[in-house]
Amino acid sequence: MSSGLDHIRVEELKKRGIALGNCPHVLDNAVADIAVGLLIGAARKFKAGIRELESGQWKYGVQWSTGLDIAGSTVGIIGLGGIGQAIVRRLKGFDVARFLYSGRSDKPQAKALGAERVPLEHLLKESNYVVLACPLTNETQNLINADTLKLMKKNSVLVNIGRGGLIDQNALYDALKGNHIFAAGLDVVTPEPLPKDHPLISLPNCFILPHLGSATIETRNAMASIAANNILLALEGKSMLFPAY
Ligand SMILES: O=C(O)C(=O)CO
Repeated sequence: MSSGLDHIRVEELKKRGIALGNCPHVLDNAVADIAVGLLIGAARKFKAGIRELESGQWKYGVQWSTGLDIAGSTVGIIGLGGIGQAIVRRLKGFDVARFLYSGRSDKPQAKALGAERVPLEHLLKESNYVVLACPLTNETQNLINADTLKLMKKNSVLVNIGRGGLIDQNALYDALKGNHIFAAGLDVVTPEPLPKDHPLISLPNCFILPHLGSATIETRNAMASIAANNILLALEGKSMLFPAY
């Protein structure tokens, strides 16, 4: 019951003739909702605010509460697949000025969405919000590292709904701690579950959720239905709804 395949040794299954199916696309909307939630939560300091509230420190008019606008911003999506596209559709309602994307190929849907394909470096330099919505592969492992974080704007926000392994978390910690970037919103981390004394959890500008991307009743039911059908079809010797290879 997952869309991502990074936790499975696909080549080994292929070699052994073991069928593999996954559940893509039905989770695009639910994951995109979480991406927007993280983007707002990180930009508007939800975590620092909740800490102030819970510790009885709530004061009016203090500078710590000042966040960032979304209207007028440039949003860069790394990976304009089904989830990336659903994120752009949602953020259009927030008056974003410009959408950029980077990825392996041109997406025919990009034109209608008003998203421009640019090289990764360009996207990182130009974006106020950088959203990771790509799978974890050998190519994308640690895509966000000390060097690529340096390219990001000082007041930028990084959101990750892909996989924890897309980010070098030590480098992210340094960038957040040194306020080189403004904040991060992460639904995925390494490892999962993240131990409660992990340094990223201590940072007020690192807003983390425990991998809630696909966790809605409707989406999980739809994923279960696809998984069950995949199994039944495979047992009958037919092609699965979503064969993974
Ligand atoms: O299905 C997956 O791959 C997910 O990460 C769901 O959140």
